[in-house]
Amino acid sequence: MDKVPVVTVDGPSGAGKGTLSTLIAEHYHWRFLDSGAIYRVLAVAATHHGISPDDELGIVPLASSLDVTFETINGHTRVILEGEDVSDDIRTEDVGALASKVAALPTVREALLRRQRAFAEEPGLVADGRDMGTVVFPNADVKIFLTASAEARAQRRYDQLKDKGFDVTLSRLLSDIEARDKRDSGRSVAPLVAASDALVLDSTSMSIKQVLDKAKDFIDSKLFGIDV
Ligand SMILES: Nc1ncnc2c1ncn2[C@@H]1O[C@H](COP(=O)(O)OP(=O)(O)OP(=O)(O)O)[C@@H](O)[C@H]1O
Ligand SMILES: Nc1ccn([C@@H]2O[C@H](COP(=O)(O)O)[C@@H](O)[C@H]2O)c(=O)n1
Repeated sequence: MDKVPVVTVDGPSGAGKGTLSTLIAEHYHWRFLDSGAIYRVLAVAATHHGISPDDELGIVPLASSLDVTFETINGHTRVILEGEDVSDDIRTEDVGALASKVAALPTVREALLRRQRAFAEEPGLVADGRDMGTVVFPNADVKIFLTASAEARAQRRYDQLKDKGFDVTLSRLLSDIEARDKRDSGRSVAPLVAASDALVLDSTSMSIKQVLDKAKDFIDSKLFGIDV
């Protein structure tokens, strides 16, 4: 293999991309890019600096010089923005909604391209997002598009947030997810869409293990010629 192997995992919010990508990265001992976290951090940075999420001219310089680091210790990643730990702050649904507004700005996406591509280093990369296989790594060796019904995704998010002690309702989460799907799929640049050469996995009725097994079979076959 003469280039760094890259596996992309794209799909809508709550489909299980982060879960699957983390497991793939652990299995192959590869790096992991959570590109959504970058858009979330940018949304938080814009709020801190008093910049509106639709102020493209104000956000682009922030995106170009974003002072963020991802520190992984014992499998837990801490996200540090301008010296402050924002790991928990970036995970709320409100920040997700702000991130999807910021992410709809074409020049902001452009400003973040190089930072994302820099994650492709030996021994390999698994990249999670919306446009990993279509725009950021169009030549990726393996592309997966992971989806699930909006209802299943809202239920997963509900269970996840309840577990963390958040006060949420299923109906609100479902409408948030539907609004984010609409914005992410309908934007003019890098819309949420499966790459033509992606394996599409609908995880609505699949366990995490079933999804991981299918993904590993696909990766092993495409990258290492191992067929089961
Ligand atoms: N196949 C599955 N069956 C049931 N629950 C799942 C499945 N995959 C993931 N989950 C759970 O769903 C929740 C959301 O998963 P995850 O955060 O990986 O989604 P995501 O696609 O990365 O979302 P986002 O794009 O918003 O970050 C987590 O609590 C995870 O454990
Ligand atoms: N490659 C990407 C990744 C994310 N986004 C936008 O960020 C929002 C938050 O992403 P999560 O994966 O953390 O939920 C998401 O709704 C997208 O609008 C993106 O555009 N491209």
